[in-house]
Amino acid sequence: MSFSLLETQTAYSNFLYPPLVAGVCFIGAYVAFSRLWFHPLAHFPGPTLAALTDYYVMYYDVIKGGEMLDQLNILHKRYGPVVRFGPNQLHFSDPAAYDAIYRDPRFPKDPNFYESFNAKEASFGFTSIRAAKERREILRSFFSRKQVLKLEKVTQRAVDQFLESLAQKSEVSLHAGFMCVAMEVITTYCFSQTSNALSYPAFEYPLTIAIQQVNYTCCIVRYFPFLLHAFLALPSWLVGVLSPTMLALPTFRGTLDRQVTEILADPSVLEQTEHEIIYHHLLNPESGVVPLGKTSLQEEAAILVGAGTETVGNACAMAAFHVLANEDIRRRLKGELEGVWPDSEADMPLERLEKLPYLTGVIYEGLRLSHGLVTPLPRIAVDDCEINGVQVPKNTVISMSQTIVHYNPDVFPEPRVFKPERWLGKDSSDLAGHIVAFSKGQRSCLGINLAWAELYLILGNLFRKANLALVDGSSRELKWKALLSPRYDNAIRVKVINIEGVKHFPSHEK
Ligand code: HEM
Repeated sequence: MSFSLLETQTAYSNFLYPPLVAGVCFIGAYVAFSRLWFHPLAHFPGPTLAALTDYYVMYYDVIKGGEMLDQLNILHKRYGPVVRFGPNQLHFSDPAAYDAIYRDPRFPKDPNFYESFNAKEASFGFTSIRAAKERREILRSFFSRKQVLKLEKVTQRAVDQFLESLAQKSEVSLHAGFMCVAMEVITTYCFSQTSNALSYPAFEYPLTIAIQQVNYTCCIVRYFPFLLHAFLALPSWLVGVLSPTMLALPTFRGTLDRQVTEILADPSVLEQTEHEIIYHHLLNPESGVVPLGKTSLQEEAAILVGAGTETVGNACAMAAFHVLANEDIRRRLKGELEGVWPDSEADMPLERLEKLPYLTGVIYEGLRLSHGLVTPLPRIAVDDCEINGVQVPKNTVISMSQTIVHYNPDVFPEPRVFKPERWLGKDSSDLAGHIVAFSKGQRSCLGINLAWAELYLILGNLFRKANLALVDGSSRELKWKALLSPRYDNAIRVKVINIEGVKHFPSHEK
């Protein structure tokens, strides 16, 4: 009986397989042929493999772990300023193309890329131009300069806690510390809730570590989207077993969810918060916008925390590393700060810090060399259009990494060198127009005012009050891999020599 069943199956397979294999080969050959010869991008230069499959980029992003940017630089050298680096993707390298892509309000974000962040209903993740605009309208005033100045004390308190925490350590990763202070700012500013990140002894706060890992996970999910759904479907206990670090994500989401649920059940709790929080805006019926659903509120909360932590942490890390690695820069910065605040216990208001030219130069260089996000952020050319003199067909995915602008030697001579002095000349405001760390146009950074305030308050206070020394002072460069944002190879370990003018808070170190 089973023998005859086997025989039948074999006969069936013999009958079915050859046409199936032939069919698959035919479709494969047809797709390859049309991508190479009949595709609207067929005449653009680039490697044949990239024209055939998106797995070309996947190889450099995922398998090589963040090397696509290096590869793009090689491709531009070989093929010129416009390269076809995927079947339907063009990358540009002329700095003038940056504005043409990102300032053009017609080009939406590419869903294939942005859906990997699981934030379809949040400011960062919207691929609909209208939805993104509406959300920005709701949140604009909460992240305005006026509001940032109004809540300056909230940011300053997190900075004071950071210094107090640093004072209790002898040697630590400064990068981890910056991530924690950025995390504390964003959770207190947006939700009026402490993250407790600064109370971890070595600044090893699980959520900031998980956020850095997500950076790589999103790279993988982009090519294998089913993994995202599989991960989201896992119960928390299983996430904890598979990856204890990643458990921080559902745990944190749980905390945000509880706040959202509590507010939705009883909006009057909003009257009890210490200051205005995002839900005063997102749930405000007077804004005339349809009230947001729970998913949208949760996604927005998670995105703000993600967007506001690593970027700020990286820019501070880049600036601090170079200040500590270069005695002339350190002495000049300290001199400027001590000249204005001879008393280390005096308050250092934001509006005064912003007037310091050398500190401003240090921050600009930190932003320039940390780049904000480094992966090319894809937009869709919804119509046939011209980008920097190049005719681009409808539905092409267009992008340009921010690093290309920041490393342009015509704008920034010796582009890889950290030089605050380049910001002291008369042309510094023109130069500032070439900083694209926050991107440009209507999808540029929503938190830019808060980010600038953090950079001034964190770096100003740190270099006025802290006496630190790099543990590995010999290294002159911070190396990184290009994921969504840069992932640094070294952690910027510092010896804490002393900290002046520290304010003391009730201790709750973990
Ligand atoms: C140095 C700090 C920061 C840098 C360099 C930075 C950089 C960027 C960049 C490059 C984008 C564009 C992303 C894209 O096109 O997909 C962006 C978007 C965004 N950023 Fe920031 N960011 C910083 C801090 C913050 C902070 C503190 C917040 C928190 C409020 C924030 C919230 C956002 C949001 C919500 C978006 C999405 C805007 C949209 O798509 O309409 N960012 N940021």
